[in-house]
Amino acid sequence: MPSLSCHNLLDLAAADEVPLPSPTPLRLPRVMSVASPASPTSPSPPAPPRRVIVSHRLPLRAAPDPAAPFGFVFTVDSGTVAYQLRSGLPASAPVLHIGTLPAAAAEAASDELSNYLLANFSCLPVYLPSDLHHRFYHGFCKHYLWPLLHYLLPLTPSSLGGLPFQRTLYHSFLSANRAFADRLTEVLSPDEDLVWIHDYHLLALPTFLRKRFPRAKVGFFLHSPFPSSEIFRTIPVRDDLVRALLNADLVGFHTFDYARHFLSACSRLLGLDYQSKRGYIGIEYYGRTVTVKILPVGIDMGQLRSVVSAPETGDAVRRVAEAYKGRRLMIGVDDVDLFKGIGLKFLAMEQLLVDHPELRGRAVLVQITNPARSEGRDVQGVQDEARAISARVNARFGTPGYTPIVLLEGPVTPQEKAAYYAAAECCVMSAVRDGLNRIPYIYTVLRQESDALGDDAPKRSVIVLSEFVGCSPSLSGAIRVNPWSVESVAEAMNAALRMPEAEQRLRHEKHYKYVSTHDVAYWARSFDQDLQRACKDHFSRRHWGIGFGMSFKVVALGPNFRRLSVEHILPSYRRTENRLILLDYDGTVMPENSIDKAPSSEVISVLNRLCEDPKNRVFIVSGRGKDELSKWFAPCEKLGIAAEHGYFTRWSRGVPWETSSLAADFDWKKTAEPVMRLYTEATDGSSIEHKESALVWHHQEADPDFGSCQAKELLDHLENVLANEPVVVKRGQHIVEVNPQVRHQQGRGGGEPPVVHGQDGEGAGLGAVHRRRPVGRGHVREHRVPVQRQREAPGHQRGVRLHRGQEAEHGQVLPGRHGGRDQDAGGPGQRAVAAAQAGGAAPGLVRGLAVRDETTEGGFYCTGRSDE
Ligand SMILES: O=P(O)(O)OC[C@H]1O[C@H](O[C@H]2O[C@H](CO)[C@@H](O)[C@H](O)[C@H]2O)[C@H](O)[C@@H](O)[C@@H]1O
Repeated sequence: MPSLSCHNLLDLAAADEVPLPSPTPLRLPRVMSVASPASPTSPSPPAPPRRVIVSHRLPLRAAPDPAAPFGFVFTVDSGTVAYQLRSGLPASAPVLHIGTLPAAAAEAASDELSNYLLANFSCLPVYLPSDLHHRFYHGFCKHYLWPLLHYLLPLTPSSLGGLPFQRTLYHSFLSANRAFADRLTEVLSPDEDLVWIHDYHLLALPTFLRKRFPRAKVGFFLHSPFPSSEIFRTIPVRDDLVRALLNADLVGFHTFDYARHFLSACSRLLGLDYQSKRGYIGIEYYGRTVTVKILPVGIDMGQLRSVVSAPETGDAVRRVAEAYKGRRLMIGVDDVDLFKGIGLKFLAMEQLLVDHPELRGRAVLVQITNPARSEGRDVQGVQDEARAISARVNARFGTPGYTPIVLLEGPVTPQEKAAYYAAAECCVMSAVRDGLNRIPYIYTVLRQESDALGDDAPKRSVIVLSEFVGCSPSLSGAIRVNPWSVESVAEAMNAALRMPEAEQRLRHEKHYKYVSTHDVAYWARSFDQDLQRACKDHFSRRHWGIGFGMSFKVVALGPNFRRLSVEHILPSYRRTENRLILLDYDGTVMPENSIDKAPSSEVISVLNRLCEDPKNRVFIVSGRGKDELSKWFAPCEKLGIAAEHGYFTRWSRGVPWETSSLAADFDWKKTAEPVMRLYTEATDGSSIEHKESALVWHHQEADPDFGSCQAKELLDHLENVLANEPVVVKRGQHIVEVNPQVRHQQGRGGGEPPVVHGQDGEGAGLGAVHRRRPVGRGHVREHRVPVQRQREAPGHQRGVRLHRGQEAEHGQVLPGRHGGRDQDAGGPGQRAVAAAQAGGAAPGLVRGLAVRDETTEGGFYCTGRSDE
């Protein structure tokens, strides 16, 4: 299905929906600072930036009460991560929550209620019309996106749990996300506030936000799994969603697996690569670096301790312990949804009793189910199945006074729940997929901190844990199981119950140490700090928005970047008497993704027109070979060509090619070529390009991950075998290239060097010294321009090195093709203008059209497209 990315879905979403009520814009201070007593002598330090926490639901509870001001008594829901994370934020930082009202109070929407919740709870509600909210949450979120993130593909239109993708529901999802952005827009101070968006419901929000506030500081944490890119890429709007995450500055995941799936999706869908630097993973995206963070959410230790220390909890623990005296108690606590594997857990309990008759009459599994968060056949199906299996097992193995599976479906108070945790010697969590699941963490803390049983002995606990949940990597002392294997789970339960106490203690200590030090405050603090770090360059960069609808993105460029306007370049061009125009070929005069690589008749005609002007000296500068280029440009008599990055130059069609005399020895090819051949044979889709001056290994058509892996290996390999050869081995985008090493010519006659040097001081023109080092991402295009001839030419034109896709250090260039496949901004017709300053300074790397402007001190202006 063709991508809709070229349509303005942001507007489309608006058009498709019932118009949202337009609440009176709130007259809120954009920055809410904490009042501090003024001191005449020392000005008080500025309040830390406000934290804006955005989640689907506000961290509130609403109890109906006709006597209460809005028909409800509102209280803080301290069980929500959105609320708990506040403990990790700086105490003096103002916090604002943005989200929808609790479902029960949805109808109470009003501006007065907004003001009330804001004043009393720092909560600003987003009001969604109920039908929109229903389609957004119960439709797209809970029955399409959430199951899919948990690996459930909607294989048939009627499959249980997952609906097939429906564009109308997607538009509802976008409308809801846009409504969140509208609310944020009313109150956000984009240069100060730190925005932290939570979970998959708001996946599209970073795009809406970035579009309105290009410099906003935006963090996103995905609480759900990020599935394998093989699953993710089944989403018809997959690119929109990945791009939306990339519009955040920091994207957080619970586990490395989720992060690596996301990185893989970025690579496979958008061709983006990532870098790991000083412990941080960064994805370069149109000049911005999007940081990827991996840290699972922890629990709220303070809150759990207050539950444990409540007298009612102590009483409840004793009651439960008494009720199950002489039994081997195991506990499970789960939401009712398709992924918690409750039915499989009950089957494992049955198997345990089949395999170990000695546990009959003794082993008990207490299963508490939280109230369902969603609705539909799937939820009903899970409930029905849990009841049916437990009833069957109880009928088979139960005896008077003994129920093997105790299913507690009703509301269970936190104290009662705590009592079961504290009394159980094993916790069984066998979800088939879950973002994190904090139940084993809670269990560990309650086993440690409850003293109600008066047991002075060291604490112990055992966890039987699915390997498919996010908390699994952090609980290394758990008995990890495959929940799909009923026998294995049964055996793990048996092992847990038979485990020597000393071992139970050791496992418990290990877990408690981790859980108590990596609590929710630790997680929030860490995310908050990383978000600030990820945004620290926002003010030293300039931002341009490009792309339509959900493919909107921001291009960030260095502070010196000047976008060349036609108004600016035209007068300069007209004033100039002697112009050197250097045009990169692929990606500049030629669309990168074009199948036919030959120049169009339009390009030929534009070039001829440029060449006709006696004030112009025009060159095509390319890494391609001279034969191909001279054939293509045969109709351009006066056009100069620098082929193979300047190894060959020709000033016009009628004159012979000049060859760089600096590298005559190509014996190294005999060593390099067999090595490259080895990698070509082992890497399907790769190939070798033989140039007269160079050898290039291409892996654009290979599997992106494998190709990139092989390229790293090949680079190493070639560097080793060619260590004593006069060559430079480089890695570029989808290539590994070996070029002859060239040296600066001595005795150019002093004075200002005629060559404009490139990034890192690497020489750029003929005679430049090329360093032996990989250049990193981006195309390695080192075009050696005919500097010597230029010096002899009237007007002492200067050459510039043209590069694609990299930003200049001193000059400026619009990053064009970050990662290759994301072509929206990269096509020649869409690339913005790049400008470079020359004048002997190091302008860095530029591409496109360079026009010497003699009225500017030795300056060049460059543009990425010939029509600008
Ligand atoms: O049902 P929703 O409102 O759509 O919420 C989805 C789930 O959100 C919460 O769990 C998620 O975050 C937890 C903390 O990071 C994590 O432990 C869990 O694995 C995530 O799924 C909520 O606790 C779940 O009940 C919701 O299903």
